[in-house]
Amino acid sequence: MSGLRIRGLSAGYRGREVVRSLDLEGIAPGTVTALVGPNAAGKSTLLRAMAGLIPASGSVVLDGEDLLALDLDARSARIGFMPQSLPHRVSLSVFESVLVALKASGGAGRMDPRARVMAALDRVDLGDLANEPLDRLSGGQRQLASLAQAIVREPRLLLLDEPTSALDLGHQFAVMSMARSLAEAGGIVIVVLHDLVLAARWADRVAVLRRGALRAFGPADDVLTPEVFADTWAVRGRLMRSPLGVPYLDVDAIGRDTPPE
Ligand SMILES: Nc1ncnc2c1ncn2[C@@H]1O[C@H](COP(=O)(O)OP(=O)(O)OP(=O)(O)O)[C@@H](O)[C@H]1O
Repeated sequence: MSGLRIRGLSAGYRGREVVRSLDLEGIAPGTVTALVGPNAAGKSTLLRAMAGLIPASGSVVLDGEDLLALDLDARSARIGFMPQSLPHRVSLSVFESVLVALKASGGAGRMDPRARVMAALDRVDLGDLANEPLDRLSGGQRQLASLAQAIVREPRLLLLDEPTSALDLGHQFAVMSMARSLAEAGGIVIVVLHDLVLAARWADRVAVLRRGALRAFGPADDVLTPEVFADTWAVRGRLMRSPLGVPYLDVDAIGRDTPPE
């Protein structure tokens, strides 16, 4: 019963279906799943539907409970969601913004809320900026603050929408390794990434979304095949590994032909 199972999920905007009857099963606790796919494939829409931010039909079953049937409070107690775009002109300090996220959806639990906020900020390397106004941070720092808001309640299911897009190399590494350690503590992490090397390096499984449907799901080396590069991203490419197993991409042309063996 534990784990995540999505069946027949459809979601979209004003009558336009973007995610189409999507099935994604067998996401186990303790794992990181990278959600990848071209622009406008529906990755953010899928996360928003799971987080309850847009209407959706179908089922999203977490540990035997259908999240779509829960009210927003109950759902947000189980899910941490880090959106792709961050709100501007928020007149809160970094600390206050994470405290608000902690207190929204049912309070802070038994531990001192201020200690929990500081622990989340330290985890994303923002402890020194706790009192800084949010709108004075750099883009990458704001992304880290948004991540702290998503993890502060230690949710069972963490949904991260392009969490590394504005981050330098060191912080990319730190965020992905934090995603791994949150999963290793028993949670489930689903992370939208455009960087397929990061996906192959850090995720247990890669889910490829194409035109609102699941194109492939499995370990990166099984999923990121020349055929998938060709029909999903319209490039000739393949996932390679160095002798030490470090992944890299070999992309050499635009076009739907698969590369010669
Ligand atoms: N708020 C919205 N209202 C109407 N249509 C939207 C909205 N958000 C997204 N869409 C449309 O839904 C489709 C999927 O968008 P979505 O943001 O889910 O794709 P994505 O895979 O996350 O893309 P990207 O990699 O570019 O971020 C696009 O055609 C987009 O125009």
